[in-house]
Amino acid sequence: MKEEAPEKLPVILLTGFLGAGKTTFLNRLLADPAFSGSGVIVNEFGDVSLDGSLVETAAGGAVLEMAGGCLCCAGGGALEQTLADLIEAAKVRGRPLTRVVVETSGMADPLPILGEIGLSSLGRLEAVLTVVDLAHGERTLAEFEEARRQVAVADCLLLSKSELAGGMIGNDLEAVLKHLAPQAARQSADADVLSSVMAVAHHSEHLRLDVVASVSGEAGHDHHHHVNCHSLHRHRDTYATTVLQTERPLAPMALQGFLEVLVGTLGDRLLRVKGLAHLTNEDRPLIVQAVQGMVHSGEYLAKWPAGIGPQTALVVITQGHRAGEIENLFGAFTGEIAADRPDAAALTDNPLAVPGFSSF
Ligand SMILES: Nc1nc2c(ncn2[C@@H]2O[C@H](COP(=O)(O)OP(=O)(O)OP(=O)(O)O)[C@@H](O)[C@H]2O)c(=O)[nH]1
Repeated sequence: MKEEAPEKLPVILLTGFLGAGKTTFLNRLLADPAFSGSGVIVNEFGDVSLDGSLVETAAGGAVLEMAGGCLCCAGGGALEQTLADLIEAAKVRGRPLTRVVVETSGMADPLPILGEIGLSSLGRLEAVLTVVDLAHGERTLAEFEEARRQVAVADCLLLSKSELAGGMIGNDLEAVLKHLAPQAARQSADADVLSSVMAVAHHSEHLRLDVVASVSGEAGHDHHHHVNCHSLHRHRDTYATTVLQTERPLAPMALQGFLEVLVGTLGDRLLRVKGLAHLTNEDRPLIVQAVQGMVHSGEYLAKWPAGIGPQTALVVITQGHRAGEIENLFGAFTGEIAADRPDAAALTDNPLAVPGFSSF
């Protein structure tokens, strides 16, 4: 007798630009009983992945990180292999998965990822949820093609940071969202609407891909097979990721000073800071977050994540970067000695004292 093919797992693609609020929403989703049993795949650009530590798996689901590369550029079955590993790990633990949530990196082009899901023998696309940050969305959508594609493929737009935007969607942002995703449902990312998000997120994939084709001016046929990252393969040219690490505990003022100078000096070129900090006055790790010019007040994790000893590890994502500048600035505040490094007091008076920083 012929064996029945196993049923494919529903896959939710959770996307949105850098710092939009994907992980924040994901944690809310996983805390909802309707999503217990979900497995999670998180993908970050760059060699250090911190999202795995920030995703709370209260529901007991499995989390797998895909660091060291962008899911949309990885191709070649990388997502399928990760899905297989996740499913297997859940089986071994005796808790088979009911669905999988894939959180993309903030700069991901969603099209190749949708292509991989479309070809998967393990998963089937259930919905695309795109987080739109109302505080920064207008600039982000104006400047970044990745952000426009993320919105264009959405079944549901999850609107975050509404309180930072005075509770309103600006006229320009509204016009762009209408143009890019006229058919997408909309929900507030912080309302208690998780089940209804799923109820509204069921537009046809063909419709979604046609919309993307019209937005990005690509041929509108068979995207599953033809779209890959090359049309947007500029991550390495456009964005730079700097990883800052030290095991020396930081004085809270030093960290604050570093972030202030970084934000003040880089201005619009600073896209994201994310990481954990080991402060002199705390045993727990501080979560450090900045999105564009906005430093979010820090919360603490209860304890250091497995495999990460007390240390400060920050990922800084910028538009353009000249090697050494951000490292030098960090070194000046953390007291790492180097011949051409100014001290923190001089920097706070004059941040442009970092060699080369003024012309960044
Ligand atoms: N005020 C406010 N802050 C928010 C909201 N949603 C997220 N944040 C904050 O925004 C920052 C970034 O949120 P994340 O959930 O880490 O964003 P992300 O999209 O996962 O970030 P990347 O994975 O780096 O792209 C954090 O400091 C969050 O606490 C919101 O609705 N309101």
